[in-house]
Amino acid sequence: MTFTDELRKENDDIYQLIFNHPFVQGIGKGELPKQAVEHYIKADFEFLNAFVQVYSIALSKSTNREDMAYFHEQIQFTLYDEVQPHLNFSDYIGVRFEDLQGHPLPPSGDHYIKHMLYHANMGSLGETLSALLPCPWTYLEIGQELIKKYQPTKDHPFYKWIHFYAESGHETEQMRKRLDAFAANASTEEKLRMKDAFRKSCQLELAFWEMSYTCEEWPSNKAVTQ
Ligand SMILES: Cc1ncc(C[n+]2csc(CCO)c2C)c(N)n1
Repeated sequence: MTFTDELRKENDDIYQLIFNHPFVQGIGKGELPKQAVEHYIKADFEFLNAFVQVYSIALSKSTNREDMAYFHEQIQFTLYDEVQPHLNFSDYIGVRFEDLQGHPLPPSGDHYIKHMLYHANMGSLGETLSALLPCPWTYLEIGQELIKKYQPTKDHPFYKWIHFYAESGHETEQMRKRLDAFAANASTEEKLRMKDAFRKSCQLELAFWEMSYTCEEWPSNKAVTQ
């Protein structure tokens, strides 16, 4: 069993909680509260900006051209290709994508990006990839699970979103290959840090869906004073 096979197995409990989350199931059913979708897009736009910054830190730590080219390619994917699923969601709620940008991240999203930035700044490249891997991997499996369960046709409101991620296997494969190579040379202590970073990212993926579904906000006295 490879290191990333082990990670997947040890975190299956969280993967199942993600697949069964009402937001994720709502994507499959083609029915979601518009406010929740709006909350998600606003947060995810900012989340992807942070993701690009983390990739840039990883790129700056790369010591060979193959890794540099890989991180460069992933930055392009995140900046340009991942706009497609966001446009699918913004069409659904009838709001221009440009109007959903520049909003501060709610607590769970903020926690998630700071977790990734922590590992990128304080840890090895292997540790950084461990914190990043649940992003493409959980989304790939969400897409695949939703196709299996709902078999969406072209008239499904989230057909593009589901197919985009179900067909993003290349991103996960590439990242797994790199992480397995780093793990092969890592000490026991480093591997424990990698496992901790991976599990927390799985948990924060789940928290991100919950944050969107409940329209989570920072605590304030706004509701009392209005
Ligand atoms: C909260 C959240 N988690 C994961 C993704 C999916 N995702 C983020 S970056 C990336 C590309 C990896 O190279 C993928 C597939 C998302 N959009 N939002």
